[in-house]
Amino acid sequence: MTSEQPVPVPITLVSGPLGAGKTTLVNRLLADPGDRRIAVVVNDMGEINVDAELLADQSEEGIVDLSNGCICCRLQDDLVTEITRLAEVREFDYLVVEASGISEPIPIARTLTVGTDEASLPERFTLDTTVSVVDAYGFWKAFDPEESLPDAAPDPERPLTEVLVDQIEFCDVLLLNKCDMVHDDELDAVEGAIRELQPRATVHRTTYSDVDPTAVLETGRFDFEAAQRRQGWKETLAGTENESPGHDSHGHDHGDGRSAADAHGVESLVYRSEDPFHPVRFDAWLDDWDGDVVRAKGFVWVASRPDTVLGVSQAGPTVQAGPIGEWGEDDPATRFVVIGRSLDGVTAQLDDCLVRDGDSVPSADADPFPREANQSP
Ligand SMILES: Nc1nc2c(ncn2[C@@H]2O[C@H](COP(=O)(O)OP(=O)(O)OP(=O)(O)O)[C@@H](O)[C@H]2O)c(=O)[nH]1
Repeated sequence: MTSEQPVPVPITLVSGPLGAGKTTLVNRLLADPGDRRIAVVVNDMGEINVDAELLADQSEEGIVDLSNGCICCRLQDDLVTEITRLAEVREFDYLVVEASGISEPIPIARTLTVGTDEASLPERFTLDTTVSVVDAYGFWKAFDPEESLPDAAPDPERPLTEVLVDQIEFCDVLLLNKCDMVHDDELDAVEGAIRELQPRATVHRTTYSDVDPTAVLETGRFDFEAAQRRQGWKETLAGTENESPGHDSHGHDHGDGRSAADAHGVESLVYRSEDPFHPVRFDAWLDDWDGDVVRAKGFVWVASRPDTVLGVSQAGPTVQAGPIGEWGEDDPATRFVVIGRSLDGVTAQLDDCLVRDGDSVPSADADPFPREANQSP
């Protein structure tokens, strides 16, 4: 008698820089899964996983939220543990893993194929496709168009450039997203540069990550052997093997034991307040992003809308803010994650936006919200 082997559950790993459109893609996959039952692991480096909350509306039970660290380094074991646990409590036949924007994809792919020192994924999982979502509009902010690629040296002033290069180089499918924000001739230039870095991947030009699910699910394109040959992959392996016994690491570091965030000079803060913002002052602050804020997102309480949750999302030069629901039984409270460099002044700036005694507050009809994507060069 032959016992039937269970069909391995394929995994799609979604990487890409902060705010490129990864969650937008995952939401699309959840909304249009075909006959698949999709589960999702979503990783955010902030203490609050806003992405998980935004996804939760669509498919609460199959979402696993890994926050406050990144799954390429500190949370590697947690990634394995959570996927294993998810498989025990829920039936699904496809797994999508959304990495945080500063995660390097190679160590995650390694975890998803060979596991960590501490744990390995059950054999019933197989890494099927690695996808990178790249922001076409923000691309030249990381690369100097005057430099020839791929020899352009990483610019120390742009610490995420190296991660972006990894994300571009290490993928089977690349979504060149936010095409609505870039002229066609510029898109050709961006795609040309990407091709220099990544000749192998299939590139799709997308707006709001709108791609046929079959382009990113069950492509069977992840090639373990090819991935192993890659320099970055080897470095990751070597880093693990050279660790001394008892070294308290998760198998990967960023060259000197620092976390991904430290290595790239990125920090995150969570701004919380149980007092509302003055809508006009907060709106003015949104107009005046400090260049060092790479990404900000969260749930905001403005005094002009006592019952309304204002969703705010900034990625590079794009800022969106509008009602996304009601506070309901929850006490209104702002929870706002800011990611960037030199964030020392941000908390004080946001404190300045809170309503003060004697302020006159406009009604919801007269406040600046919703504000649609606001782009400034
Ligand atoms: N104009 C425009 N905006 C987009 C597009 N795709 C996504 N966005 C917006 O960009 C912002 C960031 O999108 P997300 O999908 O949250 O990006 P992300 O990569 O998951 O972000 P992180 O998890 O912070 O790294 C949101 O406000 C999206 O609505 C696009 O093609 N065009």
